Amino acid sequence: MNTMTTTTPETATTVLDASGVTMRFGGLTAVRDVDLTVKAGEIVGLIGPNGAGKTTFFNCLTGLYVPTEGKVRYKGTVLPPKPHLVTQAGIARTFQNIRLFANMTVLENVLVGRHTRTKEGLWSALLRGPGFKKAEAASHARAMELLEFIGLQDKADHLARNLPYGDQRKLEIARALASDPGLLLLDEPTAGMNPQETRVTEELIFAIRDMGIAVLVIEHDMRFIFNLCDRVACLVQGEKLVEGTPGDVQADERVVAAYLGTPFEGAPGADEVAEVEAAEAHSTTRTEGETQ
Ligand SMILES: Nc1ncnc2c1ncn2[C@@H]1O[C@H](COP(=O)(O)OP(=O)(O)OP(=O)(O)O)[C@@H](O)[C@H]1O
Repeated sequence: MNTMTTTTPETATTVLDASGVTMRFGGLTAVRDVDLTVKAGEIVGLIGPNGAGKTTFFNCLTGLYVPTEGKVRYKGTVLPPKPHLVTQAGIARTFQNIRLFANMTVLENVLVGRHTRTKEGLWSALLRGPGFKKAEAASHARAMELLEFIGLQDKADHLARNLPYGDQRKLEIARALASDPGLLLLDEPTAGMNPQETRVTEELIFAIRDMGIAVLVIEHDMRFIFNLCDRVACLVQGEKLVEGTPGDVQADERVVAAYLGTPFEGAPGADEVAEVEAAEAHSTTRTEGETQ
C-alpha cells in the first residue's frame, strides 16, 4: 500500500461537492443520483466497468454536460455549466483520448492552458502594450516552470506530435496545470502506458497533490488506483455502488462481481439479467425437450 498517501483530516476543506448528479440521454440514464466529494489534499479514484458512466460524470463536473438533476459545487459555489468558466473557477481536466495541438510546440501547448489566467484583453494583445508584454513574460515563465516540473523543459520547442506517447500524456497534464487549478480531473491518465510510464505518472500525481492540488482520477488499472488513492468510488451502470478506502473497495465482493460481470443481489440491472437468464434457461429446456 502507498506510504506517501496523506491522511485527510475530517475538517479539511471540501473542494468538490457533487450531489445527486443524474445525467440522462433520452431513455438512457448514464449517471444516476451520484454524490461525490473531494477534499483538499486528497486523491480520489473513480472506477467501474466500461460504460459505467465515469466519463459522463466527469463531463457533468466540467460543464461539458448540464446534469439533468443535481448540483456541482467547487469550494462551496455552484459551478456555471460552461467549460471555460469551470476552468476559470479552478477545475482542470485531461481527456481519455489525448487532445493536444499536434502542430504546436510543447511550450505553446502549455501556454494555451494559461489563457484563462491571462487578464490582458484583445486591444492590449493587438497593440502589444507594456501590460501585454509583462503578462506574456509571466505566462512564459510559468509554462517553463511547469515543463520543468514534468521533465519536458528540454523539449519545449519540439512539436507535440513528435513526442513519445508517455510524454504527450505528461504534456496534457502540464497544460491542465497551467490554469492553476485547485482540482485536477484525470480521465484514464495511464491508458496505453507501459509499467515504467505508469510508475512515472503515479509519482507525478503524488507531486501534484503535494503542490496542494486535489485530484480525481478515472482509471481501469486497479493496481495503480489502489496504490495512488486515499479514497475510491465504484460506479456500476451509472450508480455509485461502493465508496471507501482502497482496502475496503478492493475487498468488496460487489466490486469484484461488477468487474467479473457476475450479478449480485440488488445490483443495478440485476433484475434484467435474471429475466434474461430465466428466458434462456426456459428456451434451452424447450430445445432439449424438442430433440428427444
Ligand atoms: N453523448 C451521449 N449520448 C448518448 N449516450 C451516451 C453519451 N455519452 C455517453 N453515453 C452512454 O452513457 C453510458 C456511460 O458512458 P461513459 O462513457 O460515461 O462510461 P465510462 O464509464 O466512462 O466507460 P469507459 O470506461 O468505457 O470509458 C454508456 O452507455 C454510453 O453509451
